[in-house]
Amino acid sequence: MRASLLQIDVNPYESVDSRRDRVAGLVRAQSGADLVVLPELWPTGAFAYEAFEEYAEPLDGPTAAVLSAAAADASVWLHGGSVVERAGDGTLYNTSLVFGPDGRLERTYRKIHRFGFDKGEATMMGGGESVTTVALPDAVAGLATCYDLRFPELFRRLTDDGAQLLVIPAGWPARRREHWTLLSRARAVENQAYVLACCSAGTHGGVEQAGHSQVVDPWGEVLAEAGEDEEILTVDLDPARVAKTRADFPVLRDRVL
Ligand SMILES: O=C(O)CCC(=O)C(=O)O
Repeated sequence: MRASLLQIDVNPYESVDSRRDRVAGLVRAQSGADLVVLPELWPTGAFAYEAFEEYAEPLDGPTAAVLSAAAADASVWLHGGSVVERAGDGTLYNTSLVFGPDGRLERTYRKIHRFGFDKGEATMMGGGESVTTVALPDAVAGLATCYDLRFPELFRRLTDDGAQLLVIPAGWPARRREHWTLLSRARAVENQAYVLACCSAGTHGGVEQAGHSQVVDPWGEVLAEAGEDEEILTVDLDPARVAKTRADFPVLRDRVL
């Protein structure tokens, strides 16, 4: 199973419209992959709070349309990172969109843990309530977004629900880069699962992004790690390694609580 993580530059000198077109082109170029992953809130940037109202969209909005067409053209599963969703009652959510290779929207996930440190997300957005997995042809993927990474109990729930891949789009700040890479590895080791952690690059809303997207295997080995600029990571995964790791070193079996 081949996965491509697109560490997108979210600098504000590029308009949302042109970034959508550019990202769609990058997705189309990944036709050899089985799964393509984008970062959190890549159309605006995760810290561009002032743009959230303007670019909030329904689940069949402009970003979804562009991503659906790109997934179908490339014939890939596409985890489209996340968008600012405007729900029917007007509430905003940080919502991930997963498309199948025919372009159908197969799954959505509303970020459960809202980032409250600088008040932006936690005051502007509602929090999701559903722990969400999606069955891909070769593996079950568990969905989480950015700040969720700090909450191991979510990942244990995803593991209990059968997740073999933990897919984490993010817009993580560079000033806490060590937490991003460390916690990504920790979630892989403690759940004996692949972690696909896809951050954005660049600076927006005054927040430099961590970059350093990475793919970690179920033993905690980093299979690929990006630098700080826009970059594409392409990695071959073997989902059977999840069961093998869990059988060879059965930590999950020995849980007490
Ligand atoms: O937890 C962190 O340090 C960063 C989280 C974050 O930036 C987010 O969830 O948007």
